[in-house]
Order: sequence, then C-alpha cells, then structure tokens
Amino acid sequence: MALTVAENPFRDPSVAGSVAPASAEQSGSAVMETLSVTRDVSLTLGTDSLVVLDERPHAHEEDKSFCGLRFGKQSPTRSIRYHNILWAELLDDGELFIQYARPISKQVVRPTIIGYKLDKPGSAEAKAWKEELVKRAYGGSQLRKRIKVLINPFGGQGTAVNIYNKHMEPILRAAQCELDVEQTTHNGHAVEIAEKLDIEKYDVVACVSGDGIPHEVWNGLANRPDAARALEKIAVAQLPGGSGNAMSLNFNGTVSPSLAALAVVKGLRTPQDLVSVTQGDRRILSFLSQSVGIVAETDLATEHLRWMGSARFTYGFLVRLLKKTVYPADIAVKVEYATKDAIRKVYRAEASKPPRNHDDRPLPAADAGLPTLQYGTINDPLPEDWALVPHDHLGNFYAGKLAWMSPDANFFPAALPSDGCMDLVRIRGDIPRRKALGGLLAVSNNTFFDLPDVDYQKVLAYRIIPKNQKDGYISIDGERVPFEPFQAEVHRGLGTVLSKSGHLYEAVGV
Ligand SMILES: Nc1ncnc2c1ncn2[C@@H]1O[C@H](COP(=O)(O)OP(=O)(O)OP(=O)(O)O)[C@@H](O)[C@H]1O
Repeated sequence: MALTVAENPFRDPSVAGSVAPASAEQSGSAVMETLSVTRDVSLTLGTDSLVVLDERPHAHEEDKSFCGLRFGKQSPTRSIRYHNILWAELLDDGELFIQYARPISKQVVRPTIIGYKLDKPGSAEAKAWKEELVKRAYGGSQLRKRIKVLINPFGGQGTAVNIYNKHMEPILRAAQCELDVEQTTHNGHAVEIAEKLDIEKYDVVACVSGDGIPHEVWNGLANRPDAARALEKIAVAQLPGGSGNAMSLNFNGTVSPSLAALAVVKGLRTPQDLVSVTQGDRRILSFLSQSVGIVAETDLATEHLRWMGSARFTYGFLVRLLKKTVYPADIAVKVEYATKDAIRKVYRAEASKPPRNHDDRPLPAADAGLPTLQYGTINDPLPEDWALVPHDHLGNFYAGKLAWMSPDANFFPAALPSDGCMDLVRIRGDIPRRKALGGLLAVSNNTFFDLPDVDYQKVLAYRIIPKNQKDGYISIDGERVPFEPFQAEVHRGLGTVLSKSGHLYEAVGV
C-alpha cells in the first residue's frame, strides 16, 4: 500500500518536491539506498537530496531554532540537497561525518557538520554508501579542487578580504579544496601571477574581486609561451568581491559570497570563448564586453559619481540618452547569424541539451601559444569580404560574450559560452527619447532582445573606427583603452570557466 504524504517518513515538509528514494535502477548504481546508522537514525539517497531520518530527541535542532529559541514540533526528517553536500568522511572507528552548506537565509549558506557513530563500523556497505553520496553530490564536478585564490583587497568597497574569510573560505575548506591564497598588491599584479603560475599545481584560479582581476588573469595566461594549454588547463572563476561582478552572475548565478563559493565548489569545467582585441600594436584578450558609445562613456566617465552606487550607471545613461548623443564610427562586421529568428534557433538548440558533465577538449601541446588571428589585426588591410559601413548616428556599439553585464542587465540574453560568436548590439543614438527610454526599461524586464530598434547579431569578428570626435571612451571588459580604432575576433572555447550547467549562462535566454 502506498504511503500518504503525511505518513511518508522520507518526505521533509520543509522541502518542496519529491525526495522519495531513487531506486537502484533509477540511479544506475548497485549501492543500497538506505544506510541504517543506528536504531533511530537512517540516511537515504533520494532523487536529488540526502534524506536524514533521525528520531532521537533534539535531532535537527539547528533547523528549528532561532536566536536560541525552539519552536514547533520537529519533523524527524530533513532533506539536504546534493548540491549543498560538501564532503563525507567515514573514520576507522565508525564515525560518519557529512559536511554541507546549510541555508540560513535566501542568500547565505554556512558549512555545517552532521556526524553519526555507526552501529556496524567498518562495513563495506557503509563505505560504498558514503562513496555513492559523494558521487551524487559532485556529479561531473571535480572533487577537492586545487585553487589559487587571488584577493583584490581594494575591490568593491574594500571589504573583499573580510568577505572571503567570513563567507567563502569556510565553504571551500569544508569541501576539502586545497587553497593557496594571495592578495594582489598593485594594478597588473594578477597578470604577473598568471604568467608565472605553475599550471600543473592548480585546477582553478578564483578571483575574489570584480571583473578586473579575471581580465588580468586571462591576459597573464595569454602572455605565456604555453598560452593555449594554460588557458584550457586552468579554470578561471570569480568569487564576488568587487563592484562589477558580472562573471559570478553568469556562471555562479549569484553575487552572494557564500552561494558563489558553493557554486565554484560544484562548478563544471566549461569551455569559454575568448575574444582577441587588437589596437595599435597590442593584442589583449577580452572575456566580457567591448563597448563604444553610450555604454562605454557611462561606465568610464561617471567615476566622479561613484557615491551614487549602482544608480550611477542609470543616471549617466539617462543624461546621455536625453541629449541624444551620437558616436559616429565606420564599422565592418563578419556576421554569423544575422536575424533574431536564426539566433533564437541556435540558442534554443543549445539550451535543450542536457548539462555538460565533462570537458572533452584535447589538451593543447605545451608549446601551443595563442591561436593565430583569422582576420589579421587592426593594422592589416580589411579582409576582402568585409565592408566598412558608415554609422553616422551610432548611439551604442556593444559586443558581449556573457549575458549579464550587471545585476539588472541581462543585455545579451542569447549569449552562449562556447558558440564561437560574440553577440553584437547596435542602436542608433537619434531614435525618439521615449523609445530610447523604453529600451533601457526593456533591458531590466528581459524584453530588450525583441525590440525593433535593437540590431542584435551574432558575429565572428569586427573592426570599428570612431570618427568625427576628438576624444571619447572605449571600454574593454570595463577598462578604458585609447580612443583609437580596434578589431576583435572570437576564439571558440579558448578559455575555461566553472559553471552550473557546463554549457549555458545563468540567465533567462531567448
Ligand atoms: N592592491 C591593489 N592596489 C591597487 N589596485 C589594485 C590592487 N589589486 C588589484 N588592483 C586593481 O584594481 C582594479 C579593479 O579591480 P576589481 O575589478 O577587482 O575591482 P572593482 O571594485 O570591481 O573595480 P572597478 O569597479 O574599479 O573596476 C584592477 O584593475 C586591478 O589591477
């Protein structure tokens, strides 16, 4: 006879959805699902959670107490999502410890240990059960990642070190990650560290910073003679500690420090396209965006408004929008998908795939440097099939490789980590003010992509030559570069990140 919900001891009332134990066939393993710990305690491997049935008095006390007070009748059952399980250890004397990230609010998790003395220490079943628990907790993600942690002590409000110590390191340590922590001491320090990094010693470089340090790390790796190998071998991650934390939003799905640390612990190695930008005689790598026009100017020319916090961007944007500022340029583009319908199709084809559980790229040779440029540099003649088109009324030229540019701006909803394309948005600067304002609102409510005034394409490369302006702003990954022509081209899967799905950004797509 089937149990009712009320009778079912494997149902934790605090968790929505089914946590019924998966059958051995479902999970594809021969390991028993339920480990009888003692007469009063059992641990069951459910579909997506560990189910703890503990009928001892005062079990699960921490779940029910608030400021030392306890209320309500306690359920003997609790579920712990596999995603939150950090580690499990079975000691020789029969102690079983499970460490997990316990949610203490919507935005905060804290490492917590539950431990039990097994009635039958040393049993092969208990060992196999513990191993199966860890396997389900990590899926395709690497256990005990070896992480070089780089903290920018001046990132954001200057609190990155405290945030790391309080919210991130405890999660990383509970997950048994090997940590080597270093603070950056000057601008460009992360470039130097990445240039000299022993890539055999680490799996991940995690930047407790804004987007500036990941940009430096990628460029440091790019400067090495073994650039291709280093960029593939080392996954670059962000633990949010700056004022712009786009990387964490896109890959960890959050800017909460402890949730981001948990996402990094559980992150899947994911190939990430990177963009070569050539300007003058320089070649740099960009992972986030390149902008000319209103976005670049708003980002870079409003430093004096920092006191406004995130409102600085909206204010600066509105001022320029209302003035109908234009930023004329000549632009040539190598387009891959020209229409929104085609873009949507590509996006949906990728989004319908299951999570990507392993990184199947072959490791490049030890002497493989950066890929050669398919379309030359800004100093070369324009490729034959490209045409420079005058954009005399350009308002915004914005090329992105990630979806979220800031917490309220999923500016490139069709972006994909390794489709080999940059998403390019061009908007005229002289459209009616009401429409332009509507465009700004549409970014925050996710209707931007379909606006008729938004020219959205997926492109492989482009050249942009600003004109009729003495000076202005060009932003590459949020950093100002000289106001000079530049050319960009994308390299499919050149870099590596850690993400939740292995192939998508954590953003609403198209
Ligand atoms: N110790 C340091 N002193 C001064 N600058 C540093 C130091 N460490 C790193 N930096 C520089 O700080 C810059 C910004 O870093 P980051 O992105 O981490 O912070 P942020 O708060 O998001 O910054 P911003 O909003 O100014 O871009 C980087 O260019 C980096 O080179």
